[in-house]
Amino acid sequence: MPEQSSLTAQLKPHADRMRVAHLRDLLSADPERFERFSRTGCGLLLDWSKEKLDAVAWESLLHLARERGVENARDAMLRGDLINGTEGRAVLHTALRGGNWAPTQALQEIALEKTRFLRFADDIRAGAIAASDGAPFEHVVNIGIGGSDLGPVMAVRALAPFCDGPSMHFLSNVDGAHAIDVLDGLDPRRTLVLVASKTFTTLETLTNAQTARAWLAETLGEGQVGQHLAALSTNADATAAFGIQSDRVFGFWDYVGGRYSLWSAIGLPLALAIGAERFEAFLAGAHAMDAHFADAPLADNMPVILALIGIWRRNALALVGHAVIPYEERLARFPAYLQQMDMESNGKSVRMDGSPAQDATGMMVFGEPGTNAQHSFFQLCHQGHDVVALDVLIGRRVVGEAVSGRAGVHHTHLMANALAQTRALALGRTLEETRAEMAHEGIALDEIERLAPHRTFPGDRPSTTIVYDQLDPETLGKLIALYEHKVFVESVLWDINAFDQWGVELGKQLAKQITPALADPRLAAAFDPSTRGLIEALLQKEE
Ligand SMILES: O=P(O)(O)OC[C@H]1O[C@H](O)[C@H](O)[C@@H](O)[C@@H]1O
Repeated sequence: MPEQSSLTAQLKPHADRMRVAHLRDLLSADPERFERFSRTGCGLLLDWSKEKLDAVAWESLLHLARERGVENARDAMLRGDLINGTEGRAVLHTALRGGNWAPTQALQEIALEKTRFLRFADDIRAGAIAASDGAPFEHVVNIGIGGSDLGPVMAVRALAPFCDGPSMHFLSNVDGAHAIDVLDGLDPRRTLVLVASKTFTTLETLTNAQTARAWLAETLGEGQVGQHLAALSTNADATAAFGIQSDRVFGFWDYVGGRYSLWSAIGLPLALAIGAERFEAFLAGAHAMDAHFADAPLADNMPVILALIGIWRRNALALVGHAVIPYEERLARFPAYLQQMDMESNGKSVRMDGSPAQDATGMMVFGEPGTNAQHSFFQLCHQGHDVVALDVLIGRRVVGEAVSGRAGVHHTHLMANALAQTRALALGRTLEETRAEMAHEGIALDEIERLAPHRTFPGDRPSTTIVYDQLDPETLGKLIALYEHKVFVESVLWDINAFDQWGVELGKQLAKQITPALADPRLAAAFDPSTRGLIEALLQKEE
């Protein structure tokens, strides 16, 4: 069978047509554009009317999704086929939040383990499981990195108004300064340490776990340490070898990828912070999005729509930058969480069969909350050489906003700014408009001529806006699941495996080789001159 042409080639006629169309004109030519390019579902509104495409281009994207088997791939994932081919694994994070698509055995083991870790969470919160002196725990330190850190960090921050349990702390970096900064000032007698690692082999986590264990033992004595430790892992042998009692080990399975594991026992920090009931609401939110993803026709299917926008940006417009801007301070760590979810999933260049990918894949995801981002990197978004595509997230309400009776004041500014930015990015301001505005301000003609080019905005810069009601556990679950499935659908269209991460291995291997050379610099002779030079520089005694 002849090979299918690339997405880029198939989209080219539409890309060529759109290249000469300015977003300003697309918006002014079609009063129905918002209705045409927005959908509501699952309590969310998705508006892509400021993406640089037209109805014909959109139809061709939907056609690609149908033709390239997105629906079959989705069903295969949900029912637990071994779609992670390079690791021979199923991909069943959706089963962690319910649903009857998955194999019964998986659903049963998930239910049992969920009962265990949620009971543990509520017992800690209630003081029924107490510290070694019998008093309740006041602090929890979660030690983990990557998927065993980013999700809990993000979610605990996002749901701050719902956090009424022990205070949560997160230790991830192998940099000893992180351990010092997190542990200093905490009382070991009041602190529970969770060691979170899917593999339980991760250097950073094991190093920090040993440090925290020693820190506990110093005050409590060896005999009491066990009561202050618990582990979240798929590797029961390694947690036992580390000395954590089996009733304090909460497991999950190889069909849950690290960056998709917040819904499993890896979510224990969140459950400790918000309690089992709200954690269930968080799972239910994600499940609602799973059900939408499973059932909604492609043209109304929000994760599919978001993925097609991603394909359009990357393969038709050849964009590389993808900024995620939550106009919600509590989603401050959401961009970092998405960074791992998206870039570790789709940062691949070979197809499932090992042949080179036909299309450019993956985008550089970054972001900060608005309005802060407006005062840092938005300059480049508005006038920089390269176009960055934006996802803007905003709620209709802020949970608990009422500082000194000024409810609504802040939020009105927040909403106005979100709308102003995407409008400015799309429409821009022409040289003529700039000149006219400056003249209106009474600026002298020669000044206008000198400054107008600097004050002109090209516009034509795409964005998608996601509106939700308020950031509660259910909504957070929906937003995360929306992006999870978006990333998956893109991977299907690119024919890459979103669920492995071989690209992180080489650096780990080399770190193991370099570690001895930092103790004995003679071993550095084996390395390239640059690495050798840097080893010498790092080991130099202070002048
Ligand atoms: O949970 P762990 O096994 O400790 O893994 C932690 C992280 O490290 C790895 O290098 C992977 O890149 C991540 O996908 C993973 O989430």
